[in-house]
Amino acid sequence: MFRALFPRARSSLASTLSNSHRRSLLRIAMLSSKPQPEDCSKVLIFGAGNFGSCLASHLGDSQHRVYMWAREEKIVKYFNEHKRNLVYLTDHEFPPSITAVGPEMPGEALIDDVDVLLFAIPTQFLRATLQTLRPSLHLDRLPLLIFVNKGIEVGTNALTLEIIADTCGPEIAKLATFISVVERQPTSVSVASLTEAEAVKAATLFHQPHFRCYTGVDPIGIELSGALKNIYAIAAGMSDGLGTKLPGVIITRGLSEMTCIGTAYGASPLTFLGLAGVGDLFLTCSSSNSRNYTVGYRLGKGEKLDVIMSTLGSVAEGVPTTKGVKKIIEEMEINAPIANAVYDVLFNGKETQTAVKELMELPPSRELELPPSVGGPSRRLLEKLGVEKSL
Ligand SMILES: NC(=O)C1=CN([C@@H]2O[C@H](COP(=O)(O)OP(=O)(O)OC[C@H]3O[C@@H](n4cnc5c(N)ncnc54)[C@H](O)[C@@H]3O)[C@@H](O)[C@H]2O)C=CC1
Ligand SMILES: O=C(CO)COP(=O)(O)O
Repeated sequence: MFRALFPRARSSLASTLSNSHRRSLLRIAMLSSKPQPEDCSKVLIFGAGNFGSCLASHLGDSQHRVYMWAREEKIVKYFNEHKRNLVYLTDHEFPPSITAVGPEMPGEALIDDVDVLLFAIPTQFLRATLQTLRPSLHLDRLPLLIFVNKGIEVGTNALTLEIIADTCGPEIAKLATFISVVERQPTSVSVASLTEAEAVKAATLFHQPHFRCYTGVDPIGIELSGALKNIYAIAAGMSDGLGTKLPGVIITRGLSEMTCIGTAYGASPLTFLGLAGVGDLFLTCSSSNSRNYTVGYRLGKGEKLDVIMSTLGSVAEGVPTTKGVKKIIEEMEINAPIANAVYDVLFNGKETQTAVKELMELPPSRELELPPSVGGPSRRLLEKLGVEKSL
């Protein structure tokens, strides 16, 4: 939980915008979600899992009015009676400003009433959720749209930006904001959108002295960072589970692979040096609380993937994402031996020990060499959105 280590205070982010922020606010003034209230926003969070609950608690503590949608009726009922989540963060008492809603999808009346829609559900379920919500989303009164899921859709290899474009159209996708939370207690987050003013609004909503927000305009890089680092967290867990302990190697080589994949895709290589890149990679690869690290660790200890997945009790996005990334790596002919090794262990039955041994036995190669920023996938995605410039 994002415990307040500093006195509560309203963010002054909006009033301390840099000149470049101000310029981009003017540039995109034509396309925008509805204006956000100065103080208390109404936020509807989709997903009452670990992260949806965490964010609900943070926003509820920050004096916003929060609705948290859950698919399970028993979670909704129990939450509204006890201000506790029956399944996730069960020890935590939530602030009274949060109301659970569901299990039916919220109707147009609630969607119209709130200022922010925040999606905290696993990537594989986002398309169906957005399809259901689409008739209630109207460009002339669109709430601020925030997405925190991290992953790549299996089957289509789509990033979330593309899933939004497919289901809700390019105009709505251009307004989407992506948030990647890195440290916890105190917390630092990256907030990015193609429409920077939307990122600034989202940062203003979340920003607190114990919850620092940094904005950016490379949502594709932020999305790829968040999705890819989970693969390297699985690798780090695997090597620790085996007892080979290669954290420095996996983090630095993982960062190099992530940056190569991202650059070839068309993201900015600098994004991978930020909080959502190396920051989150370091955190996830070295945390036994990470579900992705835990999947790797248990594989390293000899457990089978199906047993691990059925007992984890929560999503490990790195597993489906490894499948999606494999296709992307092959299409772009990127050298990503760690991601390939994780794929072979997860889906080709390769022993973890063999995978680590083979990685160590690879011939010498240049340590750092970025591929040309051809940017095919990113260019296609931006074209779909009607954005001409590359990032
Ligand atoms: N941006 C960030 O910094 C972080 C992002 N995440 C991401 O947030 C997403 C959710 O993670 P957690 O809450 O930790 O997962 P979780 O496993 O704790 O909870 C998953 C939630 O999704 C819901 N769900 C399951 N199936 C669904 C379906 N078919 N349709 C709609 N909802 C469904 C569950 O009821 C539950 O509320 C993941 O993509 C994860 O990678 C998680 C932590 C930090
Ligand atoms: O993506 C996530 C946080 O960045 C959630 O995954 P972990 O549980 O592996 O940390």
